[in-house]
Amino acid sequence: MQERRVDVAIIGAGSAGLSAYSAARAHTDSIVMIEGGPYGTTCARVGCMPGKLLIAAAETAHSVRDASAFGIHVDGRIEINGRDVMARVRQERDRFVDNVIESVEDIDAEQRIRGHAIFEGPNTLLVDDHTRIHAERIVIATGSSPDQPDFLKAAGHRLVTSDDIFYWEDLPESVALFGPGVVGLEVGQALSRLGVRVRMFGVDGAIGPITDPSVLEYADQHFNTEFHLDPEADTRNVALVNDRVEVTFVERGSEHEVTEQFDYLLATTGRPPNIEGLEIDQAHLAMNEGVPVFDRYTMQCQHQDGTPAPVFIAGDASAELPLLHEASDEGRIAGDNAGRYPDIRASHRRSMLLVVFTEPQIATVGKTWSEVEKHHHDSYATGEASFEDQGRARVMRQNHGLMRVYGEQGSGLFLGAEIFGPRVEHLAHLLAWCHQQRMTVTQMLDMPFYHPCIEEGLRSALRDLNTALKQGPMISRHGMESGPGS
Ligand SMILES: Cc1cc2nc3c(=O)[nH]c(=O)nc-3n(C[C@H](O)[C@H](O)[C@H](O)COP(=O)(O)OP(=O)(O)OC[C@H]3O[C@@H](n4cnc5c(N)ncnc54)[C@H](O)[C@@H]3O)c2cc1C
Ligand SMILES: NC(=O)c1ccc[n+]([C@@H]2O[C@H](COP(=O)([O-])OP(=O)(O)OC[C@H]3O[C@@H](n4cnc5c(N)ncnc54)[C@H](O)[C@@H]3O)[C@@H](O)[C@H]2O)c1
Repeated sequence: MQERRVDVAIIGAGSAGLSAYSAARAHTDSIVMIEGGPYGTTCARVGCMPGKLLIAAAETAHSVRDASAFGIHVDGRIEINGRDVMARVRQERDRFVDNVIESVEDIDAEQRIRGHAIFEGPNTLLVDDHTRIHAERIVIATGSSPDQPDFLKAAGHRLVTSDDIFYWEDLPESVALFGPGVVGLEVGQALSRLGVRVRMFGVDGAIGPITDPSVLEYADQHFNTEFHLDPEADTRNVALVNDRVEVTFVERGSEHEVTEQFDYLLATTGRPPNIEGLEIDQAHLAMNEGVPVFDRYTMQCQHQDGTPAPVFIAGDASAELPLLHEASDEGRIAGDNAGRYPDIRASHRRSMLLVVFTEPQIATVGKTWSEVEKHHHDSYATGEASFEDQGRARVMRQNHGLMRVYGEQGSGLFLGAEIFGPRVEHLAHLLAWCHQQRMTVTQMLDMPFYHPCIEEGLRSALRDLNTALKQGPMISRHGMESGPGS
């Protein structure tokens, strides 16, 4: 057994771990980063990047199918070659992974250890059975893994998760997808647009990150024009029959029990943090729902008696906001503090921004509707705009969606937004920047809006909100002063 003594040990070489490494290195060379799986990060290998590559293929197929509505007729049958689609996804994904691996290999070999780390004591880690590390400070950046609920395990070897599908060589004929969350919606819609028969089963009525009941209802109806989605499914049985997955469920809106067969059961029912396999008890940390208690401005964990511990947490492992930019930020904060310990610094956190790359896209910015309801209760107002008659959205034949924006009564501060609409990733950035700048709705309306752009839909929603906040005049619904369709 090799024994090592270091100032800082980082568990996990994903996006959070790599960011922690760079920040800690500014303070010390006595550092190790431990990786138990393949290098390359979840984001590049089986997350953000292959997900968006699959979506890009699906959007192309969708545009070709829709072309005749613009008078552009593509002769003959549209053929989607699953092998070619998946070959491009894997090839481009491998490029992204190689870039990450190159940057990992730039790190001094002495500072990298391969193997699965567990806590042996508050300051001691055991890596497989080959290395014991005595670390003054530890950063937990172990990420998360796909959940596999027990009742889905009846699908046997036909049960797959998002960790598997980006290695597929071909597209299947059909998929039963459980969990219409962020991963489920992105992957499920993409597969459906690529010609795979998809049926999505949810629980409790949830669809992606949407909490606003009006947006939720709109999204539910809209997605159901494209594929089967039951966000509150009554699933009676899952079985493996003749090497196919058989799902028995009650058809939505009826008492009718149906049994359907699929090639695969895709479980996208969430991603619990990778804490369980760490023997975290040995670290004697205060825990809350299976995750160490931590301060989100310093990413520092606590001892069981509430005193600060020389342990930090970052990325999906913290189970706070499992998003790439948050993993990088948390890694930087955790690594910096682990490096400078005990001189801990609190760091600024950005406004919440989440984009789901479906079509229409879903975005939540700042506070969600349910957070506004909870924290501002009867001291907030809502503005709304539909994309159905919005000029640019109609031009592109993407005029579906609803935007709801929230503001604080009295101060007129912009609080947040939930949006289901065309290409709203850009608009969501604008809103997040306004939110972080603590702008009022009036100040936001003083900003330029170009014509004809999707952002004009935002202006309508903000005007509606300003009226509801009693900070602006009633808006004229069909006024032409800002150009047609704005
Ligand atoms: C399909 C999909 C699509 C996504 N799309 C987006 C998107 O579009 N935008 C976005 O912002 N986010 C997206 N995400 C989320 C984003 O990928 C994650 O938030 C981010 O990658 C988390 O980074 P991390 O460093 O916390 O975890 P990881 O990158 O998973 O790193 C954790 C590392 O720790 C290692 N590890 C775990 N336990 C141990 C141990 N005991 N010892 C040693 N090593 C260990 C693991 O092997 C892993 O390499 C997506 C996720 C998925 C699954
Ligand atoms: N575009 C992006 O930024 C992006 C893309 C993918 C993932 N991510 C991140 O990854 C995280 C994890 O994504 P996820 O989709 O795995 O989790 P999620 O929490 O977003 O969704 C899980 C869904 O599964 C449902 N569910 C739970 N148990 C179920 C069951 N037994 N049957 C049917 N449905 C069930 C839940 O109601 C929920 O809708 C997200 O929270 C997100 O932060 C981000």
